[in-house]
Amino acid sequence: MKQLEQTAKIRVKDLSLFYGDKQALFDVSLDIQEKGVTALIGPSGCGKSTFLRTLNRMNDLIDGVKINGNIVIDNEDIYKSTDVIKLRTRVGMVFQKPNLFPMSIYDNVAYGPRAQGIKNKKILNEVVEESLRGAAIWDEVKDRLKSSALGLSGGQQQRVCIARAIAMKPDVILMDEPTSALDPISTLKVEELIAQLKKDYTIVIVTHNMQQAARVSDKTAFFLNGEIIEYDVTNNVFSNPKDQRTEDYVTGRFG
Ligand SMILES: Nc1ncnc2c1ncn2[C@@H]1O[C@H](COP(=O)(O)OP(=O)(O)OP(=O)(O)O)[C@@H](O)[C@H]1O
Repeated sequence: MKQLEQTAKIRVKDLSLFYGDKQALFDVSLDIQEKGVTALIGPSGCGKSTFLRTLNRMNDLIDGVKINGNIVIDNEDIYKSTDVIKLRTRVGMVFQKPNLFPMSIYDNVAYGPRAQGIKNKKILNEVVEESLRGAAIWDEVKDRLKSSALGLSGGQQQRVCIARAIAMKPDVILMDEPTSALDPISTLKVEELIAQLKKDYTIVIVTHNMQQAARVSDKTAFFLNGEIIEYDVTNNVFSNPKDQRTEDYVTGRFG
């Protein structure tokens, strides 16, 4: 436990979330390690996406949401500090479906840095190249940076979304089922990319695909009905679960 405490990037303590009267998360506590992949698994509706969205306060955008408990990132309680824009710069997000803007590949990746006030062409060129390289898509798009991003395949678009997140120089990247809309080859590419990115970023990924959780993550949290039932090193969760409900889920008995 000591080592876990030393390397925790995100500490969640007694987190409960309500959508109006409906409680979706119940006293969730977990520490998320720095620079690695933490997978959130569990059946539909168990609160995985809700939990993920609390980590960069995306739920603030939904009316009637009430949150109790603490989330501390780098020793800062993110619900006490008010600079949500800064938080979302540090904690980037990639969604289930690629959500690129109807503009060029270049402009999509440069969008965030420009919004932060970077106007210098040379610096923007560098950020765009670095981010696309970081997302393992540079070679595929370097000759068509000025073409519409929407002309790329779904898998390429998702990697450009990851480049767009990287361009903001975050520490944490949240991924909400990032491959569920992709074909198997694109999925593999995104999984290989996640394996690269985890050296530099703290990644939290929601996935329905248990093989994917087993392949890409270092630690796994199993959610059920808004609670964390088990949280451990991924291999233990899949090969030697402590809770019967985890075992039933990972062996496909429900879900
Ligand atoms: N905007 C919302 N307003 C009201 N209830 C919501 C809202 N979003 C989610 N919920 C409810 O909160 C609970 C948790 O939903 P959530 O989407 O977090 O689960 P999930 O585990 O991510 O599910 P899935 O795997 O199907 O995406 C569900 O009962 C859901 O209906």
